[in-house]
Amino acid sequence: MSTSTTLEFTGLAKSFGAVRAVDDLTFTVPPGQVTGFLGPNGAGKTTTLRMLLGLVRPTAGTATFGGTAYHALPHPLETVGTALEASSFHPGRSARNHLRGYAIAAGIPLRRVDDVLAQVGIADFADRRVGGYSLGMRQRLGLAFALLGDPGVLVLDEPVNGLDPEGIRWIRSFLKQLAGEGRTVLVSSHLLSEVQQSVDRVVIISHGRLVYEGDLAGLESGQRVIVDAPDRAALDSALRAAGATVETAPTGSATGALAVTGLSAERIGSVALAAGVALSLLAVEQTGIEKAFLELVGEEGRP
Ligand SMILES: Nc1ncnc2c1ncn2[C@@H]1O[C@H](COP(=O)(O)OP(=O)(O)OP(=O)(O)O)[C@@H](O)[C@H]1O
Repeated sequence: MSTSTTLEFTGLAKSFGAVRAVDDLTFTVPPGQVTGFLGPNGAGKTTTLRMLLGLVRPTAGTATFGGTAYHALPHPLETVGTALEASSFHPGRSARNHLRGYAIAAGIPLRRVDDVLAQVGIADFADRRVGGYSLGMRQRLGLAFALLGDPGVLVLDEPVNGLDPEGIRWIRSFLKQLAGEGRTVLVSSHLLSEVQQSVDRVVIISHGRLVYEGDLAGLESGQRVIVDAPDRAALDSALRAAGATVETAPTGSATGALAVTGLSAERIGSVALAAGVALSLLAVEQTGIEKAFLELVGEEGRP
């Protein structure tokens, strides 16, 4: 395996005519972790990955492997393994034939072919035509191709697509294992829920721009309690006196109600009782990572 590499995206931009597909993106992807690259369809993920891999020329900025552009890598397949599309294999050839062809072209020892086929769990099907493979098996073959050169960096576009629950569990632990070996693993998805359990860090983009970079814990917003009373003013002052932060709940059926942070629902109940205020509403608001994600990326992230 080549030495661990940090992916560096600096001021990266790409316009297709009037469309700014990627707009001044700056972020890094460290080794030894699985990083999720998230954003709704059309956010610019694929274009960003294609610029990293030298398939699309940036309008501005750079995307490098520890400072080296893809086209300047001496042994690309041994530096970065990629699986951008599951369907790009010739249906008439077997998995083993495909991988042997790539290995020979890249000067990689042929024994690696059997190693990677076993690693991704398709060794028993290696001599069957790829045309008969399920989407999940093609995903595994894509991953086998990515691993062929034993690269220190893996860049996978939507690798969970088409996998059954067992396959999803498998790929989650497999990606963690690869990162645990010191590799840099970047996995794109348009669904946070799909990668939430397998990533250590996330980079989130929307409309080609960075909206969040960091760990999942930092993404999660705090809990709020929505509360109301016929005598709303009395409730408001009692809660503030008890140390709560009180705002007006923004939308929905509870419009005008109070959104409280800093006090538990139980404590709010006793503060109201002590102040002699009867409550008409007391609800813990469902906040969480998925909600924070949707707020960051906007409406187009909704299914
Ligand atoms: N070759 C191209 N010519 C013109 N517009 C393009 C081209 N490639 C991408 N785009 C546009 O750039 C924007 C970003 O597309 P991109 O495929 O990078 O998004 P994405 O986040 O990968 O989405 P998806 O998850 O659907 O693949 C979209 O508006 C898309 O229509």
